[in-house]
Amino acid sequence: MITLRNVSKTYHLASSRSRLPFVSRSSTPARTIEALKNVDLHVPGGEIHGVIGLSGAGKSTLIRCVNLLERPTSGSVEVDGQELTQLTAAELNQARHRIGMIFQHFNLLTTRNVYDNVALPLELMGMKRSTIRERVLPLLELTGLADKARQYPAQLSGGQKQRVAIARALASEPRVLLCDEATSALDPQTTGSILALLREINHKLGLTILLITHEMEVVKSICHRVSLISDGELVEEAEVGDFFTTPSTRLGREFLNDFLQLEPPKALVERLEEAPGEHTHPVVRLAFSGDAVSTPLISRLARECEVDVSILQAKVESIQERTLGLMIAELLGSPEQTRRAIDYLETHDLHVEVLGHVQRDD
Ligand SMILES: Nc1ncnc2c1ncn2[C@@H]1O[C@H](COP(=O)(O)OP(=O)(O)OP(=O)(O)O)[C@@H](O)[C@H]1O
Repeated sequence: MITLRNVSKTYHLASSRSRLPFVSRSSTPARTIEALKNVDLHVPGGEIHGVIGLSGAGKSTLIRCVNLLERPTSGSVEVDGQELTQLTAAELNQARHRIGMIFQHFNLLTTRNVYDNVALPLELMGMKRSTIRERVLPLLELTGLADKARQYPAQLSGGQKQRVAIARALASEPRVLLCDEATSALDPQTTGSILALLREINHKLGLTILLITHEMEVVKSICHRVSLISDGELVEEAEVGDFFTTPSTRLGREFLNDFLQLEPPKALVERLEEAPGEHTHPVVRLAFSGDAVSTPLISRLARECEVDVSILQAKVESIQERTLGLMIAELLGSPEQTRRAIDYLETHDLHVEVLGHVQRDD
């Protein structure tokens, strides 16, 4: 449904000279910012795809390139089978009816009531009043705003305003909905209700959703797949359950650890050595899902490999339909025993990451 091929976006900042008297005539040199670098992304129809990254990573630029609010410097943008970069202005305008968008700060017209805000795109398309009514009323029902039709944005809560924005985005019956940090201005409970609405829309209307966020909670709650963006590049893409168990990049692991708050104790981190020594034992991070969560693996491990396991942190998380277990533990035993223990865990479908080695106290 959405395919970006080799998309790059470079901003050119002109040099600036100080105009103030007595200030030296030094100037800021012209600069270029590579906000996106050769981005390839494919989002199939019906998928909810999240793009997560730190501030300044390029998320907004990326999502704005999908409907050409930002025109890529190079590369191609295909939405619903149409290559957007090749369209005339009039054709692009038509194509944008199939791409709805919602924003962090809702962007409602304050002088129009709820009904008229939702009706606006249809008025701009030149539709008859009766057809507009037939479209708008079911959308107000769908978004839970049927009793708010005559109210103005100033009379609504943040969550209600975002519902109006969603209804307005759906008015032109788009195939794709772009969500630009749509829940970042909302409290956790309202965020939950807006995410539930997006999930419902995805399910009921088969709408493809591309969202950008800096919150793992959003990805966890509704995304099927996730891409991680760093410094303008997509560095990792995975199914959400896999991303939460076994992120493949350091940045992915940092996002996950921040979210789970699953770090070894600070005092231990200070003692961690990268390479094993003669009198060290490994500290491991274990991630497991499916049957492994309910299997008494740790006690079996202790029995079969003759190691002691000191659990430093542990957590069980539900990621949509999957249950994930995560643990940080020290494996206590001889080098041979701890090596066998790691092999044992890996053969039982646990993802094992050795975080480092600490000196044995004994
Ligand atoms: N119109 C612009 N002109 C110049 N530079 C820009 C412009 N828009 C974005 N940038 C730069 O491009 C880079 C990516 O910005 P972008 O807004 O896409 O990041 P982001 O991940 O959405 O950040 P945030 O989460 O803080 O909104 C940043 O270095 C930013 O300063």
